[in-house]
Amino acid sequence: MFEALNLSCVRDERTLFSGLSFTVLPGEMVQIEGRNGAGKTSLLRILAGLSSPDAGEVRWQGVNTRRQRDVFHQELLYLGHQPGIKSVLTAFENLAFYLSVSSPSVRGDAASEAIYQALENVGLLGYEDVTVAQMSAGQQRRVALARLWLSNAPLWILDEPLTAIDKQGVATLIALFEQHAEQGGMVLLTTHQDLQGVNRDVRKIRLTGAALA
Ligand SMILES: Nc1ncnc2c1ncn2[C@@H]1O[C@H](COP(=O)(O)OP(=O)(O)OP(=O)(O)O)[C@@H](O)[C@H]1O
Repeated sequence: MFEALNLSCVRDERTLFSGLSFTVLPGEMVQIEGRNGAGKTSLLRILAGLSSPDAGEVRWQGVNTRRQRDVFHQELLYLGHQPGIKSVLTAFENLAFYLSVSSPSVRGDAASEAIYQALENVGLLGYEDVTVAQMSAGQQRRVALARLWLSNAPLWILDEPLTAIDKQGVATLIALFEQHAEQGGMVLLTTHQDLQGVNRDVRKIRLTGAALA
């Protein structure tokens, strides 16, 4: 179980949200909504432990995430606005690095196979040896997204994962989110797009620029 308890966030003397509480259970998909500047990215960064709230706390399995950073980060996959991949490495090397940290027991041929499959899923087969610096913005985003297929983290926090992704790619990703939730995972995401074709309930939490909506 993932919990936000009484979270407040103030930026430039403006309260983005206060008293924000919610719980995410295994199998749930939650969409954070709000206009540009409402505080969605700020909220996701707080939830992922990348910044601190002005009040309140975030709990993973009942324990404040600040008190169990290593455990929490092992259970979390966070994808932010920036691809969060190393531009001097190739697509393959980036994913191999991610896999070695997230699933150290997957090695050798099994690891290579999983990485090629992930690259295929994001339409980047044939680009495995291209350094990320040489890729387009959309391709870089796809390398970052390929980590979703390699992840065994139950909690996914995804900031605008569908941005710069074409229609077919969006459908593939939505199917993956659903599959993750179906298998007991949790997906918390922001997107300005409609989550079309989703066959399960998506709970919406709206940031209105004031208190909890
Ligand atoms: N580190 C920071 N220092 C000061 N102000 C910040 C900081 N981070 C965000 N802000 C401000 O907080 C507000 C909310 O930003 P945030 O990126 O969380 O919004 P958002 O809902 O994700 O917007 P968008 O839909 O445009 O991505 C903005 O006015 C932004 O300028």
